[in-house]
Amino acid sequence: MTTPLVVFDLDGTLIDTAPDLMASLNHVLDQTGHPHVAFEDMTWLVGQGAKVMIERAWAIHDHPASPEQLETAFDIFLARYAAEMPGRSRPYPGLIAALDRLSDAGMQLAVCTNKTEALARKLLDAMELSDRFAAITGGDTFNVRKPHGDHILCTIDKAGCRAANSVMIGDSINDILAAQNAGVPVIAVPFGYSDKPVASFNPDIVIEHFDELGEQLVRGLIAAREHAS
Ligand SMILES: O=C(O)COP(=O)(O)O
Ligand SMILES: [Mg+2]
Repeated sequence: MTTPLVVFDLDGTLIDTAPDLMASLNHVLDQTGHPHVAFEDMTWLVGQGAKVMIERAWAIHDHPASPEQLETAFDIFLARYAAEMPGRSRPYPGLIAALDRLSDAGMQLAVCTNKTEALARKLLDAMELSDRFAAITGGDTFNVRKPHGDHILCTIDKAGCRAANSVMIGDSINDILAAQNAGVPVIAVPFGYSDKPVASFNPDIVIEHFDELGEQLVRGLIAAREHAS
């Protein structure tokens, strides 16, 4: 049997990045003459990458931006966010033990994020996690990104695995839709950044804590999908 693969989303799933994202976003808002956002807003600002996050933050106060203004703001964001990394960002409780369990069970791991690939790699390097993943892909790695199913399918391919043996895990509607579009089972976590309860997006299962993530759960989801098809 081909090696099972678990594909992780990054922001709000592997790592709690919202405080740092918000600090860099508010720096951009200062520089561009816009009011700050509050921490509660991050649940719907994060998920589609930094550019969309900036656009959404501007839209709160009805300030549409030109593509040029957005590019400038994005550059300010990237410089600040990268310079401060890893800041206060931390892996979620139980993550490292869960990654160990899955690897010890012979499973492969990958990251599929809408963050830029360079930022994702820098953050995972700073957390000393990069070496655990057979593939790390960002919102700019391919010409599609989540919720497009091909972002996940291309990540699986890059990791040298097969979709029929893969499971996605994420915190937002983009992850769940992308997995559904890719035909891959999806585990949702409720501790990330979603403005609606993740269960309302119909994931295959919701886990409250990484203690629940292990070989049995992953193999069970893959077997159930195989049985259904
Ligand atoms: O940073 C974002 O907006 C999205 O990142 P994620 O896909 O890792 O959640
Ligand atoms: Mg996320």
